[in-house]
Amino acid sequence: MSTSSADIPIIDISLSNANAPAELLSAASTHGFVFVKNDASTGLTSQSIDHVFDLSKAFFAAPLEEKESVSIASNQAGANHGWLSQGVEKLDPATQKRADVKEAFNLALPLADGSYPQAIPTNLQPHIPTLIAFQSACHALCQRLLAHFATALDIPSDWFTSRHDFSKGPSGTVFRLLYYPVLEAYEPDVDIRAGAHSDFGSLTLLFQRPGQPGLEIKTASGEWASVPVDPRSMPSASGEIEGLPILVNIGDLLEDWTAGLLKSTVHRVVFPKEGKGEDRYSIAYFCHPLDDARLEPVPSEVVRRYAGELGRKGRGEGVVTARDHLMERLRSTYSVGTTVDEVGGS
Ligand SMILES: O=C(O)CCC(=O)C(=O)O
Ligand SMILES: [Fe+2]
Repeated sequence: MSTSSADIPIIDISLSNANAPAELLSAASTHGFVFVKNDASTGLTSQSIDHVFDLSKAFFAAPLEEKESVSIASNQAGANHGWLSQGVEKLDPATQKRADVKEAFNLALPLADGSYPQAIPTNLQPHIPTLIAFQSACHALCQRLLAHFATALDIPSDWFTSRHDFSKGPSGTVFRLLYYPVLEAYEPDVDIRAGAHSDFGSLTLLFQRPGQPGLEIKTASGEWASVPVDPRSMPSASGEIEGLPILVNIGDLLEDWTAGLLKSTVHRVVFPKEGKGEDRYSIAYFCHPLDDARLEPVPSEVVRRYAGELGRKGRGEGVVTARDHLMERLRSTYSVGTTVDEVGGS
């Protein structure tokens, strides 16, 4: 059976589109995924994206000892940072027989002095400023999106952004490089690049490469639909300066915060249906609130009305802060053969 293509809209979030908040809310409350037009204002140019992909490729190609020297287990317990070797993560443990076929490198938020609170591999060290600039641009884009969501929910425009202001304290936000190697032989119904899961945080930005598909989302009808790498039917007139649209999805925390109005959609990464395909590289920015942000319901009439109609409350009763929520998710979902506090992902 062939997989249909998900119909995810591309939204212009620039000032010239006064409907951006409403369009984002509509896409987030139906698909949970949206493409954002990547114009010059994001600072995420094609060149800067290509550069980070090149760094990622070089890191994963490095000798095992180099990657082991920055392994997630070598970091402070409880910190979700460092290299995860193949076999460590299984995103859908209830269904999967084997671990995800991938490697990942999780970077923390940088410190104010321009360093990282974790070991950085030798081949990435000269590129720390590049990585930090990329992370900051990702965060600035998340903040713009969060301000738009606040506007659409009719709450003060800084309601979410003030709770994601990293100058105020620590956050579980993770910047992740992902590498899914080609497998010469695999069992299509057993091996999977990333098992079905939803992301934990508020928003995720995802960067994919042309020619390296595989991401699928579970639609409202329960079918899997593939997510295109480039959703544009026609190259844009300003194609040279405009990069691929950036894929954004809602995480569980934002779903909870909005009593389910914004959807955290289940997704997975599959091997090519035919042929062995290519290695797949992707880059994800998992944006989380400040650790001590309280997950009380957002004071929005739009959310209250929605919750009232559905008679639903936020998930995760008893969860008080963003950090509690993250720790609970890391504990229950992740870990294959490593202690819980050392392993984590989305
Ligand atoms: O690599 C991808 O395309 C998606 C990865 C993902 O969903 C995740 O790591 O949470
Ligand atoms: Fe994910």
